Amino acid sequence: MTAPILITGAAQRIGLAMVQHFVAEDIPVIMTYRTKHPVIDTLVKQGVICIQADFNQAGAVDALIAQVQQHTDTLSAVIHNASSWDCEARNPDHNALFDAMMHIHAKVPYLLNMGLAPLLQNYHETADIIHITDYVVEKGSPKHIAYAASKAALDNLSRSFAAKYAPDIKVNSVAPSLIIFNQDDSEEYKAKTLKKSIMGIEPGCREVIDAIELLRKSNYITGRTLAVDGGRHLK
Ligand SMILES: NC(=O)C1=CN([C@@H]2O[C@H](COP(=O)(O)OP(=O)(O)OC[C@H]3O[C@@H](n4cnc5c(N)ncnc54)[C@H](OP(=O)(O)O)[C@@H]3O)[C@@H](O)[C@H]2O)C=CC1
Ligand SMILES: Nc1nc2c(c(=O)[nH]1)N=C([C@H](O)[C@@H](O)CO)CN2
Repeated sequence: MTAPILITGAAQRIGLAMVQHFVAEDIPVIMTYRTKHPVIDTLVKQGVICIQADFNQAGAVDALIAQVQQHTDTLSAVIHNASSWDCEARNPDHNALFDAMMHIHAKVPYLLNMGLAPLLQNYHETADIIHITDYVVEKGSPKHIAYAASKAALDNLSRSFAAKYAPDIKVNSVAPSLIIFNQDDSEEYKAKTLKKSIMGIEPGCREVIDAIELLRKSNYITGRTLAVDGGRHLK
């Protein structure tokens, strides 16, 4: 049996697009979801292993590792996609915000990488860990300070784990800027955001999927970041 790919936070948007891509490629998928979106029932019928995991709950990481081990003795990739794009304006308790951002974006990937490494090392080829970070890792963000810092921590994990797990596992980041808007984004926000890159488009999920596939197909790239940001750094 082909080794599955584990994707966290994949019940909507980019993570769901990743799942649907791998299903279309007949690659087995194990995905985690926090909220049981209606699409979960469809994914189960398609043979996707859907595991409920709210990483804010104590013991959730250990429970996920145990459940993954029940389903498979090997993984070809782990994609850390689960994320909370939260900001200081919405969270006056900055202490709690900082802890929450670091937890979901850095501590959870760190613990999963440590716990799932044996399954990845059991893969018959070089396995992959892919961290979905953010363009703001290189620039910072005055409106999402804790979020950006936590994604920078996740970015740093790529280099540490790449050195720790080579040559059995490649570890890389994909750093997007705008990929897809949120449903409640205003036209004013959309217009302002599109101007931030020199490509000036809302590219869609395929851009992230293509970056992931480039990394999966490589036998050599590790400890690096693929920027998927429309030339935002040139503005
Ligand atoms: N969308 C974009 O344009 C950009 C996205 N990115 C990054 O790409 C990745 C995917 O982005 P996008 O699809 O917009 O992500 P979303 O904002 O849609 O979040 C993805 C999922 O993460 C889950 N999640 C959040 N917190 C937790 C938690 N504590 N435990 C378990 N699951 C949790 C959410 O679950 P629930 O459904 O229950 O809320 C959600 O389904 C993210 O890492 C994001 O930071 C980076 C730059 C731009
Ligand atoms: N978890 C999320 N992270 C991010 C999102 C999102 O919707 N969910 N969106 C962005 C923005 O698109 C930003 O890149 C451009 O304004 C960043 N991170």
